[in-house]
Amino acid sequence: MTTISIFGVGLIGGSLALCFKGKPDITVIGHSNNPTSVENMVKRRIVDEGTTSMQAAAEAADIIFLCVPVGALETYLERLKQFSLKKGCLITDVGSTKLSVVQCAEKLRFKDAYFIGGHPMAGSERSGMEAASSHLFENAFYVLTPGTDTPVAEVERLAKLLAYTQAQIIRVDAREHDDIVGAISHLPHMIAVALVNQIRTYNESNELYKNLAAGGFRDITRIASSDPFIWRDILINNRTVLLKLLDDWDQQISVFRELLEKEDAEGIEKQFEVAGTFRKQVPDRRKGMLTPLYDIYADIPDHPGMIGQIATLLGKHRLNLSNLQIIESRLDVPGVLRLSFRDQETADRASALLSEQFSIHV
Ligand SMILES: NC(=O)c1ccc[n+]([C@@H]2O[C@H](COP(=O)([O-])OP(=O)(O)OC[C@H]3O[C@@H](n4cnc5c(N)ncnc54)[C@H](O)[C@@H]3O)[C@@H](O)[C@H]2O)c1
Ligand SMILES: O=C(O)C(=O)C[C@]1(C(=O)O)C=C[C@@H](O)C=C1
Repeated sequence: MTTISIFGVGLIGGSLALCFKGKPDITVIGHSNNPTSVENMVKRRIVDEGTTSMQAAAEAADIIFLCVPVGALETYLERLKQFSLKKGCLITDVGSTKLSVVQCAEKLRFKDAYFIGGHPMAGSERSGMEAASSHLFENAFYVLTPGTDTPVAEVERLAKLLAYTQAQIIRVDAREHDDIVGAISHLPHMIAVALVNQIRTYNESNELYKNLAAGGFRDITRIASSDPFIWRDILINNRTVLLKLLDDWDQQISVFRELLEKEDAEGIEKQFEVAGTFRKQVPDRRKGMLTPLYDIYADIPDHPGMIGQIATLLGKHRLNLSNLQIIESRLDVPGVLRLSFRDQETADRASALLSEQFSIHV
């Protein structure tokens, strides 16, 4: 029997618990200092057992997941060091930054226990155990940052357990992780928040800003709704990297400023072209799909019954639709429909059929 103890049963801790719970020979224990949270995690069947005793959860565990905010990770490691952990206990975390926690674990020198840094590259702007889902990590990368002296067998033991998340495990150096994740996750969160706050101040004198905000604004700002406490810790922890990234950001924005000042139409086109080409190469790792999907985008007139007609037509031609999403739909403006198929051939046939039958631009 493997006992997994999870400290911090929120969005990420709760999602991991749901991935492991009910699997053969696994018991999941959830810890919180708050008795009501312990009651809730058991009542919601996120964990098998819950406790407010950090020592009880730690000493019962074969594997420990620290799923608390980045700013609390070092304190949790220091407390674990004071307990009599099981021999061979594996400790890992899910923090969005890796260097500081890895260095802290190295300094603590656990006896008969191993620490391997971890970071699932999946999440949400929501937080708390209510937002947890067993599908959260499907298809995502799950970064592990073992130290040079971590036994390979321990990394494999953790990777084997993480197979239940259906994520793809990747090993990355902790410093490199913080550089890269700073750029692709932490910087975008700061930009989203700054942008929303800029518009918020305009909106104070004219509510039309908020009311006219549509797909573009929503797409780039979803993550501005992320948890303030979680993000305060991440940004402060990775501040050295982020300050350098902000210098580069200033430079990118000043390129636009210059293009506008010079009315350089070609230069602006070029910016969109190169960005679009790179953006297309970024893999779409939507959760809940185990094989890649092939998408087509259709401009559809926004009138009742159109989606039904499209689905019926595809069905009649035995073109199996795997997913369907309305990207934007407003009165008098064409909606964009994303249709996803299991293979390129089906996507191409659907595309040809829709253009032919409905004169839809695909
Ligand atoms: N949210 C994401 O998208 C995401 C993705 C990957 C990794 N992470 C990382 O996962 C960890 C948990 O984030 P989350 O999104 O699950 O947050 P969350 O707020 O949903 O969960 C955090 C949990 O930690 C508990 N906690 C324990 N000690 C705490 C303390 N000292 N201060 C505050 N809360 C404490 C909270 O009660 C809560 O249950 C963070 O380290 C975060 O960087 C988050
Ligand atoms: O999808 C989101 O809402 C996220 O914020 C997920 C996201 C990200 O920036 O991609 C956020 C923090 C994590 O540490 C990893 C993933």
